Amino acid sequence: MKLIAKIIPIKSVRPLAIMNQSDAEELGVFEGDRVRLVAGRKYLTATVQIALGFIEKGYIGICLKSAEDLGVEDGSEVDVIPIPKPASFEYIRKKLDGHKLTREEIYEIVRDIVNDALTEVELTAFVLSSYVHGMDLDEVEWMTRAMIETGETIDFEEGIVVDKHSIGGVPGNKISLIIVPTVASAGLLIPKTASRAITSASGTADTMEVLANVNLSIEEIKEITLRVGGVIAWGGATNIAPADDKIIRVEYPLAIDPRSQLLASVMAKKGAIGAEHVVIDVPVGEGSKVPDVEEGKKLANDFVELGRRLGLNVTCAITYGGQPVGRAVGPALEAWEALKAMEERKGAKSLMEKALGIAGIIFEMVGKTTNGYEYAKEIFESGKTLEKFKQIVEAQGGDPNVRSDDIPIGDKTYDVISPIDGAVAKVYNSRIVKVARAAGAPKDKGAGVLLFKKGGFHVKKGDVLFRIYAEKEWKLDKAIEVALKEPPVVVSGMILERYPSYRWMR
Ligand SMILES: O=P(O)(O)OC[C@H]1O[C@H](OP(=O)(O)O)[C@H](O)[C@@H]1O
Ligand SMILES: Nc1ccnc(=O)[nH]1
Repeated sequence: MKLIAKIIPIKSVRPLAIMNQSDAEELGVFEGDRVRLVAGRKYLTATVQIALGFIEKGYIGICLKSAEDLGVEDGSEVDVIPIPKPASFEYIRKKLDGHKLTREEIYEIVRDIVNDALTEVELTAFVLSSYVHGMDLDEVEWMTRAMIETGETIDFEEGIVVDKHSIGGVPGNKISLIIVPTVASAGLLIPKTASRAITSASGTADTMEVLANVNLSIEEIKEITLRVGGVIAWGGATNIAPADDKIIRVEYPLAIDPRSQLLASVMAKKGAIGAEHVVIDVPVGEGSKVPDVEEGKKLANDFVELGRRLGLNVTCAITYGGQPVGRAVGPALEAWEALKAMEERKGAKSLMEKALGIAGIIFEMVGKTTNGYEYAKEIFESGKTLEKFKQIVEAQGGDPNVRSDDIPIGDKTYDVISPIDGAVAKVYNSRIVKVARAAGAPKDKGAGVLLFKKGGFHVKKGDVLFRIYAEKEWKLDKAIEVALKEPPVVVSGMILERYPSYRWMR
């Protein structure tokens, strides 16, 4: 059916075909069905939406991006052809029923993800099917290879290429901002790609974006890495493993990260940039992605085995993830904490120990030293980490002279204080994230939470436990409501509870 294009100024991740009810009926398609839009030799797959009123019979509404992709303008003719569900739909159903997929089936699914041939519902079903049924290591390997092969890759002809990645799940994990320059200043190449927040209040890409541009092309990643030693780029802006960001987009609103997708997501990015030695940070503990060290070892084993199959030398650092790393949670606050530590050459113990410990593992893997932690600490304390970080920020289009105290933080704040004398019995990861997200993170860069007291700290009645930052008053109010309903930091005295709770009367 030939229809006249009407360009609609809306943003949609997936192409839409907005049709008049009677045209849709004539074509035999319903809301959510697929159609192929053809203009000359160009075509794309779009999802049908039925317009009530504003698209007249004979017209078809398409988004600006689709118009560009098809090379059409307002008033151009577009051929609309109904198409059946792709074969990968059946494979998703197979996984939903709990069966193992074949290599070809997984490749087909990944190709369709990359080509936007799956609807939002189908892609979500795929993510949920792996969440519920999991995948074995063969399937994960095929998934990873398919993700690498459907995108672009980098080949560094010279130098030792290393990388680090965290599986995420622990708030305040700004360690990459310290690890990358520390490693790069020792002469290694570290072209780090990061994702944005998946389950947290700030992913490394969100944090780095406070200080520099993270939307780098694959050519820029290569050029900057060869010139200054490292980058911190957002994987989603490149064509590196393009299926990854499309999958993350459906994981984010659900705040889930199925283990098989996590393995493939991380390892596809590492494989595509040609890393030889990789450290994977696996935070474990209550409220993180992995509950305990035992489970952490199982996941670590999968990472190492997957690395072996793909030709990457992988070491996992199973790290303490029971409470936030450092004190700051949220993009600008985390960038501030990392930069401040580099400026002062010291920082929160958890942050320093973790960042330098992981940099140290990389140094030991490549045979630079047998005491990696000390080697990393020397670099950090000599000021070379900061110097290199500034070079990286400048190379990524940021201001190399930015000082931590210049970073804009949300000016709407609220202090949560301790109601009693006692000690911090618990800091809940998930509750901290909920508060920071309610305050606007990661979208509002200046929103987040700054902890003043962490687990085990002694506190006096009236001490500030944490401060909430927001850019907008209404988001601050929402965050306060969340924080009061489910307190992220719990202080207790020596008597935890009284049971039975009645009191004896004389
Ligand atoms: O905590 P959540 O949001 O689930 O995980 C996502 C974060 O974990 C990884 O960390 P890194 O890039 O290795 O520092 C990702 O790239 C991203 O920054
Ligand atoms: N699923 C993921 C977890 C952490 N980092 C990623 O890049 N992807």
